[in-house]
Amino acid sequence: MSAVGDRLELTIGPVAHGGVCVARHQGRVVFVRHTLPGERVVARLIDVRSRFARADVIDVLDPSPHRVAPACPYAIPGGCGGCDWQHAEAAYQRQLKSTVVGEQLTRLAGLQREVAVEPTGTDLGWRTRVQFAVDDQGRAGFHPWRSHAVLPVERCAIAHPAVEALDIEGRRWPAARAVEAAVGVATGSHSVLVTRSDGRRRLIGDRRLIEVVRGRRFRLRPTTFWQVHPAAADLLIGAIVSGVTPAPGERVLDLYAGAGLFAAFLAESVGSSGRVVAVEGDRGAAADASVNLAEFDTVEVRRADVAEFLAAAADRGERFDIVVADPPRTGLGPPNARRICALRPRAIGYVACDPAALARDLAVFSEAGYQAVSVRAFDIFPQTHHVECVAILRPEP
Ligand SMILES: C[S@@+](CC[C@H](N)C(=O)[O-])C[C@H]1O[C@@H](n2cnc3c(N)ncnc32)[C@H](O)[C@@H]1O
Repeated sequence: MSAVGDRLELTIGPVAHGGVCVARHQGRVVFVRHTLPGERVVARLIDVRSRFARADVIDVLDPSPHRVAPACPYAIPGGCGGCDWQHAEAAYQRQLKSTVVGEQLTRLAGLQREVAVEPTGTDLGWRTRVQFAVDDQGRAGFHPWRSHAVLPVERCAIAHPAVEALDIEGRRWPAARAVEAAVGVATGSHSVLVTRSDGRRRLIGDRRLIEVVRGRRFRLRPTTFWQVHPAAADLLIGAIVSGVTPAPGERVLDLYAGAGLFAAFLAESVGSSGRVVAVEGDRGAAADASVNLAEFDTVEVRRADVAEFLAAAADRGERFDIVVADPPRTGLGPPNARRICALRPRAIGYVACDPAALARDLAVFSEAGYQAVSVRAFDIFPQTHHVECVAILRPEP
């Protein structure tokens, strides 16, 4: 095989997980960025391994009918690494993600499902949290694909207008290595967290962001997790509540609860005779959840590691009617998935930001007697390869 920097003429095959498509060269797989299935391109090798290589397109010889001009001048080969699919029509991006979700479910969970990726209606200007890197001249920017370099930018096409109004890109950030901007769009609250090269942090703006979902206010620290697309919280709550159908009097476990987003709406559904236990590991997020859920005397917020909480709950022989889990990208992992089944819930709602991790966990759930009765997917990270899935599981009869 050729070496890094070499140019190859490639015929592009199917999409793969991670914002790339698959091609073959001299019998080896090449993952190619900035292309689309069916295209013929010239690509430059940027990484050569023993079993595969990576390449970025430098010339499109035969374009896909779904190719469009990117909205952002930095979403080009060698440019910003943030957006993977700006060169594709938005509806086609969702088809690509749908293919990836279906392929992961088949390969890793043995499930044959067609999962349409549902749109949010806002494909640009959506990101309410943006993490900028800072270069040695104090300019804010982003990392190119698979690089630690910093590409300074003047604007970001997927950042929410309220983030752009903070003008992070127009200012200089001397002695900083990262700048994180966050906005609460319904209230105008905003914060800018500057991390200096020596690791110290400085907060500019509001100490608490205020988010509003379905008329309910959530207060959170700038460091607490929150869904980054303004439409995401409402869509995910709808998918979870309609999927697990919480009823008055039921006991619900909300794992990886963050600032208490799902717990609040689950608590509303189970009413004054029900109970919700919200488990969150981050100290600040757990404190935010306690404030956000204070009106419910049926909710208990536990600051704990999920694995430790589940092990202790299994030892105590605890039961929950419903378990909701929204883990980080790595997913639940087999021990946590098995322990959730040991609680013998009648329904599990699993929110996943990586379809591969979801599929691996669904295989474990299946072995333990829980099957996915539905899998939905939402395009809450448009222009990127990321996609959010919600799986609803029930025990085998
Ligand atoms: C994807 S976020 C979900 C938050 C919340 N469900 C929401 O939608 O706003 C995952 C959350 O899990 C927490 N977390 C990560 N690992 C954890 C662990 N091992 N135990 C408990 N919480 C954890 C993080 O702090 C984060 O708040």
